[in-house]
Amino acid sequence: MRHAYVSVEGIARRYPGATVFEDLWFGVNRGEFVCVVGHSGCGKTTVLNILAGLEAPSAGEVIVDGQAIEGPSLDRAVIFQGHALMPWMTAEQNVGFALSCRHRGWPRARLREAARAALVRVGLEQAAEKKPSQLSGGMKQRVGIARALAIEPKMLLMDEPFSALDALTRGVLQDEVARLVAEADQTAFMITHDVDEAILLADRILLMTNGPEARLAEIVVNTLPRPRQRATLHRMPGYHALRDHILEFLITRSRTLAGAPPAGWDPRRVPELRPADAPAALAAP
Ligand SMILES: Nc1ncnc2c1ncn2[C@@H]1O[C@H](COP(=O)(O)OP(=O)(O)OP(=O)(O)O)[C@@H](O)[C@H]1O
Repeated sequence: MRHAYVSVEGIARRYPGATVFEDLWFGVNRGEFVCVVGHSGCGKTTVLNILAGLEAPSAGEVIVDGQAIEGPSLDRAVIFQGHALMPWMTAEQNVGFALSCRHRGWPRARLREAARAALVRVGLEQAAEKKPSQLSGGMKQRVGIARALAIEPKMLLMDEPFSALDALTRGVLQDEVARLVAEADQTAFMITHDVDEAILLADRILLMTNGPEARLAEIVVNTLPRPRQRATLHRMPGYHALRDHILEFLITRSRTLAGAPPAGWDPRRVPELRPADAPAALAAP
């Protein structure tokens, strides 16, 4: 944990009369994709906002690449559920604007070229001159993804980025994010309610108990090999064991484990489990 690229060290969020979570510890390694899963209200968005520097924790701190977070930064790009594009700018200008904030000295031609290249990577070269109102929800979210990746952040933060999209578009974008994040070796942290999305994308999945006073109860290591694809995910050995484990947590243990921690609980040493390895272990002689 001490050597993690992103180190979340004992953060808490308290409101008068209500503690959302307390003493939360976890790390994210460089190039790792971490998803957080938990029921509504356990504090997932609060954790993401703290990682983004949009909110300060009531206690504890977050270290990214050796530096404590003190506010928002282009080093940590956020993709929200709504795409948050500037409506008066074209797709290319939206990406170009972010790039101009990152690279203050770049001439206009270089910004345009880099913005185009970012849009090509998400398959939007035809839509570069369109404004957000002329784009579908999926295309707008793609611009958001292009914009976030173009600035090459130290960490990509995603708060249910696909939840407002139809199932087909969501699936296509999940596969694309998997590809783009792998190509860029991007460190990523994502909130999702979709268990298959977490299994497709994550190296590790953080399971949080129900709030108030939510806890990080377990870390599930996703040992399914990469590359993974949505269409074939369910046929990978270990997939069902992994999925059942997470669903069982959401249905039962997120509730039964909520509240006071068990005796001897150490929030710095949350158990890491590898449920997808179980079939291999059973098959061993
Ligand atoms: N001003 C406030 N006073 C008291 N409690 C608050 C305040 N603002 C937020 N909360 C509580 O903080 C908790 C965490 O909210 P957060 O949005 O982080 O949860 P979440 O897990 O992301 O939920 P969802 O999945 O619904 O987005 C909620 O239970 C909410 O009621």
